[in-house]
Amino acid sequence: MPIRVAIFGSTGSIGTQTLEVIRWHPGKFQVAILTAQQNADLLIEQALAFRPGIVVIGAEACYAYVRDALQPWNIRVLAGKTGLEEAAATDCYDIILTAIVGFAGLTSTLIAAGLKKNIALANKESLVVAGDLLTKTASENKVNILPVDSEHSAIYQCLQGENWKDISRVIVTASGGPFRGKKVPELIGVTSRDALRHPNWRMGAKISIDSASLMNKGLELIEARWLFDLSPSQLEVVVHHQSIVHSMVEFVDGSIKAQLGIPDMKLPIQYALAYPQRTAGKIAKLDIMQSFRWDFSPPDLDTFRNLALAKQALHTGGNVPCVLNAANEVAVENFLQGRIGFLEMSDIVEKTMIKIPFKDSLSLEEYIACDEEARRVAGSLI
Ligand SMILES: NC(=O)C1=CN([C@@H]2O[C@H](COP(=O)(O)OP(=O)(O)OC[C@H]3O[C@@H](n4cnc5c(N)ncnc54)[C@H](OP(=O)(O)O)[C@@H]3O)[C@@H](O)[C@H]2O)C=CC1
Ligand SMILES: CC(=O)[C@@H](O)[C@H](O)COP(=O)(O)O
Ligand SMILES: [Mn+2]
Repeated sequence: MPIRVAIFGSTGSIGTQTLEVIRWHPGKFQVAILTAQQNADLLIEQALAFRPGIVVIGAEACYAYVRDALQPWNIRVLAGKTGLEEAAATDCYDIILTAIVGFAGLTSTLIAAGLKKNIALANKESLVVAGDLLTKTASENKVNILPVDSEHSAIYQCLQGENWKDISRVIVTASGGPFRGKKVPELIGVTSRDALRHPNWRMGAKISIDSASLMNKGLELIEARWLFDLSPSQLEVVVHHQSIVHSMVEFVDGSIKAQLGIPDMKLPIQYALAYPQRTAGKIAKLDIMQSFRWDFSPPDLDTFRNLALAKQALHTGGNVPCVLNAANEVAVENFLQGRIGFLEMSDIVEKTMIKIPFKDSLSLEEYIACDEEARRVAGSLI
């Protein structure tokens, strides 16, 4: 029987690469659900190629267009946030690949975990915001959270056959992004076009800006804290601009394991979907003789303040990562629109973190309210 895959966010960078991986393995996977926010044409094209049972279009205004296009093919079309939730709550899939960007991916991920569906998790924001809730729901329902994020896939692969209690440190590698080595005065006038030019990865706009500001690495520390049940002091970031060593785990005896490969997200996507098997795909192999030089250096927290702010959120916990994430989403959107400068993003995140009172042990409804409040505060600072 093929593994039935629900791809939430199928029209994005991760979503389209997931479909490419599925195309490589006819008979092994079957697409059960596809979702998009506003890219109706690509969603229709994907639906006609992969024939899922359900398609969801986030933008209600596109509903009739998608429904009419797919009507002859007996594909159920849903719309809006409620459509996403309804699709996540169906029993037509075995594993959900969460490729929606941002806080918008949280509810469907939680619904899937509550229904005992395995999770191939790309949407790191759902663990950043509500890691306590998501890991608790997953463990109560015996659900595997299989990381798709390249660093976390690397850590997960290093941990195969190991006892997680033997981890002493996890070293998360960072490319440093397009502004690696730059200091504050050189970052004053940079544009979103400059920031979107990632040296090693082609990704969606939001994560590309996060990589440039090192917020991505901060979010990844919080993601790793929850995925691998680590304390904040066990997590470190090292800048490795080649993006060949995807992360490392140091064990209590001092041994360090690393996972290596060329920078290609199709590898961690395929690993998560096929786990616990490994399958041959079409991913280029790393030529170790060509790539013999790998550099490692500490991150510059004075210049890239987002990483320092995310570390603060990691250490404080409670609602602070949710506030950090919401403020960052607002800041990134405004930077992309050209309304604020690159360095102002950290000011907005920091001020929002100061303004919102600390709260612990939140329910989903409280996280949603906290996210809304943090967005309101961050928006008022622009
Ligand atoms: N890209 C990468 O290489 C990596 C990404 N990740 C993580 O994976 C996730 C996806 O990233 P990426 O693929 O780059 O993002 P993209 O922006 O490329 O794609 C986002 C997807 O989510 C949909 N979407 C956007 N907003 C909403 C919303 N409000 N409600 C429902 N759906 C929405 C988009 O639909 P539409 O196209 O219609 O707008 C699209 O399908 C992120 O959390 C990111 O951090 C992690 C590691 C690597
Ligand atoms: C591909 C992936 O996993 C991204 O999260 C990547 O890590 C971004 O690169 P940075 O190391 O520059 O944040
Ligand atoms: Mn990553």
